[in-house]
Amino acid sequence: MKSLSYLNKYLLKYKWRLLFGFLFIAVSNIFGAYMPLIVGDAVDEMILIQQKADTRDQLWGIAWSVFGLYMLMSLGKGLFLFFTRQTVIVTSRYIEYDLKNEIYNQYQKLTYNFYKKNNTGDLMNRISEDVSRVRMYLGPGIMYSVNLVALFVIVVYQMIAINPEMTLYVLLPLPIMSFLIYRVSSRMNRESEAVQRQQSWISTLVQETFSGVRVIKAYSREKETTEQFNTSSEAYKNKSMRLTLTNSLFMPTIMLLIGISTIITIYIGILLTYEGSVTPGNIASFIFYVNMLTWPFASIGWVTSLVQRAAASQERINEFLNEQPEITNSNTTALNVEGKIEFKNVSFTYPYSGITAIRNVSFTVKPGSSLAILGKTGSGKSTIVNLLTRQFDPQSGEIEIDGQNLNSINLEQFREQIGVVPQEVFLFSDTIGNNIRFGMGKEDVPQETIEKAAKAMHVHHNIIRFKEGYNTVLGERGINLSGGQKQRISMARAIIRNPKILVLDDCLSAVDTETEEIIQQNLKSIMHDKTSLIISHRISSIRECDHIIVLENGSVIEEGTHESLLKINGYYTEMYEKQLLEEKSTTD
Ligand SMILES: Nc1ncnc2c1ncn2[C@@H]1O[C@H](COP(=O)(O)OP(=O)(O)OP(=O)(O)O)[C@@H](O)[C@H]1O
Repeated sequence: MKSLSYLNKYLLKYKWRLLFGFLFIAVSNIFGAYMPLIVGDAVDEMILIQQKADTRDQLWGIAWSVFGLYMLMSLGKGLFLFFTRQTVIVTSRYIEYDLKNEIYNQYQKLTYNFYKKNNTGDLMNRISEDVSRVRMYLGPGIMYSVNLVALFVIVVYQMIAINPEMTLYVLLPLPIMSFLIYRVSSRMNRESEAVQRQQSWISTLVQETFSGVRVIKAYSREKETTEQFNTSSEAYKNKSMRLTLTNSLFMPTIMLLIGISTIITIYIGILLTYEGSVTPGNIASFIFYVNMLTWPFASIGWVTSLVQRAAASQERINEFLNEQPEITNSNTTALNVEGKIEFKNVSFTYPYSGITAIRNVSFTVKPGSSLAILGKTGSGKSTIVNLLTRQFDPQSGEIEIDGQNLNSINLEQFREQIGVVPQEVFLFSDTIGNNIRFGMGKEDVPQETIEKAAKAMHVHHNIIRFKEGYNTVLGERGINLSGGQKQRISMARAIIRNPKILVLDDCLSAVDTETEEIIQQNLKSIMHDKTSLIISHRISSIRECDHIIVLENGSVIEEGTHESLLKINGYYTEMYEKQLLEEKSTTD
């Protein structure tokens, strides 16, 4: 329950709206509490009149006055019930909106490690399902609890005024009813969670089947996949059946308990009428009052299990909200990147795998020059990019940008001035134009600028071949691009921002050598006064770089220019010769 105290700041934010809501609850209950009195008084008056001779007109008179008064009270109660929902329930919706935004902002602040630790389903659940459960506490939970208190005070006050003894007997079964409803609703919640879990499992299964449909078909595994789906579906059906059975018990339990309370009221009422301490009209009023109290009492059980669920959900939400981002932007002073990069004895071990990806790596890239990183797969090349973009901080050594430690400069502005093309291309399910425009952030980018970037990356001629050109939608239900086209669009996204430092992480691997050459020529003129860091397996892509480092198992084993490295006659030369041979055999 302690976890829910996190929401107090929001309750305080909307305190006036809530206080008005509570006032409206009280007023609507005052109107409601008069209704049984009107009926009770009318019953007593009718009995009195019936004992006289000419009663017809008088009975009609009472009927009309009951009708008028009852309507008035109903309207008053209804109107204030409307105001209650417009304040309390609306507040819960406002808080739901605020909380979702807070969680989403926190997600944006958290670093790569956090995303590695938690799966996407979990992240989605906490911002959607968990927030919805918390809202049930903030809306219906609070509303029904306040309503119960207000109704109890007002109604019990009226009942005691009529007959304290009868009040005591009539109220006795209500706590038992709350307990029974609590048990039924707890069971309902447990079962509905099991159904939801099974549903998410089916969704994951189906989604994977759709994404991997080509692999499934290629390996002829349709039968197994269908069987797996059928088993999960069967489990879902059984869980749903159990939930339906419990759901069916909910209303009959309430009806039975209301019935029992009404019978007790009539029985006790008749006994007390013999004694002369209550009138038939009082019994009628009590029957109304008992019916008015039963649902709010039943709701105690329902609200209790609802609050328990909300507390568990809020605890999960708090776990993420309390997570401290490992990388923070400590400096907000303006930054103008010149482009000098320096790694000084940098070592880094990935926190979860414990793999030491780079060891004592040192290099310097002067502003406006280019550095290439070459090495076998898993040698630590992408790790250098991860460290340069501050996805992680190294455990030892220093990374400097223009002579300042990377940890101490304005990270946001630094990232704004570099262009990174990651190894794994990611394009959004949006138009091609918007995917390239993404590199410029919120700015309004003219179409010519987008086309210029696409032309430089030699992909414009591919784009205009699509019917919708730059407005072609990619991804789900959109067009799929070839690997090379995706890479070039992703590069256009990086160069459109005119970066001071350009980082290309093996992003031309799916492009043929002829196209690669054209792109390189274009890059040369775009980046002539800027710094570039190029990672590649192909020596043809990097031979013209000002400096080349060769990595093996995270350490620099060779470095120099293309010519000086060939003179060493080591790993670089070996790779070069191998690639020359491969090239020759494909051209022969
Ligand atoms: N996020 C991560 N968490 C844990 N270990 C990682 C992570 N990323 C990489 N590694 C490990 O660090 C080592 C270096 O990986 P890195 O991606 O830097 O290599 P690379 O030289 O870029 O390889 P490739 O050429 O195949 O892209 C590898 O052993 C890899 O398994």
